[in-house]
Amino acid sequence: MIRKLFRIVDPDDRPRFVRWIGLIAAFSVLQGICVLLVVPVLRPLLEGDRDAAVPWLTALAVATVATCAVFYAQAMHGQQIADDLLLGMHHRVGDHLARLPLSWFGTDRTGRLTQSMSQGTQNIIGVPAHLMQPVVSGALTPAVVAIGMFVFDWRLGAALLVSGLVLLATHNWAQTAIARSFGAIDRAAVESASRVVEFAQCQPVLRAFGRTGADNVLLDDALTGQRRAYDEMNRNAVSALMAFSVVVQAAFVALIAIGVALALGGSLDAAELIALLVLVTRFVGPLIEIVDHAAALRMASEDIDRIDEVLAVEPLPEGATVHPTTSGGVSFKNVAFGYGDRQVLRDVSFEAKPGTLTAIVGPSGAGKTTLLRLAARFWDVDAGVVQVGGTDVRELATEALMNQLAMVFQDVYLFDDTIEANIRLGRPDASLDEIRDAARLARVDEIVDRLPDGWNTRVGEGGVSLSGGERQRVSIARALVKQAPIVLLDEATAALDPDNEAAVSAAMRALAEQRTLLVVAHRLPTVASADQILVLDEGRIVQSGTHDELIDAPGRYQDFWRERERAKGWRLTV
Ligand SMILES: Nc1ncnc2c1ncn2[C@@H]1O[C@H](COP(=O)(O)OP(=O)(O)OP(=O)(O)O)[C@@H](O)[C@H]1O
Repeated sequence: MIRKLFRIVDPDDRPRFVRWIGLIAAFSVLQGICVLLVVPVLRPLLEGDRDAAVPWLTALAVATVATCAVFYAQAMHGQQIADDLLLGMHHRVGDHLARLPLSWFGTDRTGRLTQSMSQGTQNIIGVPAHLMQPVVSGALTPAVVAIGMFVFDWRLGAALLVSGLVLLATHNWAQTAIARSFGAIDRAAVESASRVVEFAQCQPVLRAFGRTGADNVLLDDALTGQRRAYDEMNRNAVSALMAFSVVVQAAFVALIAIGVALALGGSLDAAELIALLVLVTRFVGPLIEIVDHAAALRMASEDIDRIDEVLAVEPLPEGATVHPTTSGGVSFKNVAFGYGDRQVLRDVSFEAKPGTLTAIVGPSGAGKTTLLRLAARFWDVDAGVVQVGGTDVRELATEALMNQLAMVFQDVYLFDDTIEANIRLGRPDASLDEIRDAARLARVDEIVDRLPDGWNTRVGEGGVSLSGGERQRVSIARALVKQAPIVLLDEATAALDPDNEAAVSAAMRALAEQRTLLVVAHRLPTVASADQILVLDEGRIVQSGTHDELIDAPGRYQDFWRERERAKGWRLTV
């Protein structure tokens, strides 16, 4: 456990960690010495020789003061380590998550992560804060007492040593019995956390279909499973701990019996017998404390393993190129990509020249959104090359790549903050004028005029107080304010009302000025105005060209266009 904890402590904090362990060891030894000093103190006192007891009493007083001082120092160190550890773990895991491929995230992982970063981190910081000391002292202090006892009476020393070993063996057995349930508890806790996250995220869907909390079978099953796992552990724990308590009491009685037998036989004097009684009580107490804390220690140890697992996931390798060769172009060369074994893109090649609009169309599931994600290096391709600004995205440093790109995705997420703050996310150092300009171009100012507190209105978690079209306009304003040369845009599939439709068109026109746009297009005006249309089907580009070139040729594009026109009841002349 000490080794595991040492590994996750910030390297700068390690000298303090080593000092802290040293202080705990010193405290445990001093505590054992205080207990042992009772023998030489009592012996002269019981014989009526007060003067002979004075040096030993002084030694006991000094040892007691030193014990208290060391205890205080180790407690302060432990608390400081716990505080830094909490902050450090959140930072390290947060930084690491930001570099992981998105394929790593899923409901199961999100639930596990939620569990690890909330309850898990609390369990871990409990170790330096209050668990480590009683556990280390629980083993070390009795060992010091047993060894020290050899100095006074080897028979009692041997008896203490044997009892200590028997108790330790029983303790290990009890822990193994309890630990058997830990795997089940862990799995059940992760399942529950995942289901709670899913339940919260899917509220709109659940409510739309009238499935409120009372009849959520998956969540109910997960919670019931968790309760069963805890019941099972409690059953195991009660039997194991009872067995251990019986052995502790038996050892206690046996030690007293040995002492009394030796005293009755005349080979142990009264002082030693009384001292033995004190020692046995002080010997057994810390051992019982170990058991009290060992289960919590074990849980913390498994929580550290889980955080280690997250930190061990390989992040996408970071590129070294800080400046792309050129600015504003995107090209795919023979790109193949799949999610796991499932091939999604095959032999995709195209070039989007700087300042042009490329519309990507095709049936649902053709791989359109995936193509945009690869341009932003959410994943690395399986074969071929994706270039942004003339440089392979794998060679670009993340910051350099992100400086080239702005993204407007369908599932626009707005933070529960003001519209201004949400737009500012595009470029934190943007001036107020720049934000207002971007808002005007994306026609977000019209939304703001309607809101009760204008620019100061908070938009609710995820932007719930805005419509889909409005959220996309805020997101376009974000992209405008970022002033990146390339914009990746996944148009909302939901039909927009005429007002929003006109506003989004205006926002797109503003965006298209002097920028390279790669758009997964659903709206016919976007497709018709594109410099290049890529028709994607089952992961391949089956047609490409302008609207005029493609519309008269029989094929996927013509079908797509006619279908859309029929669906919208539109007739568009371009
Ligand atoms: N994170 C993911 N993990 C596994 N499979 C995925 C993931 N994202 C998408 N897919 C699968 O990859 C295929 C292509 O998905 P993609 O979202 O790129 O298609 P699309 O053409 O944009 O579809 P739509 O128009 O419906 O949004 C689909 O079959 C989809 O189920």
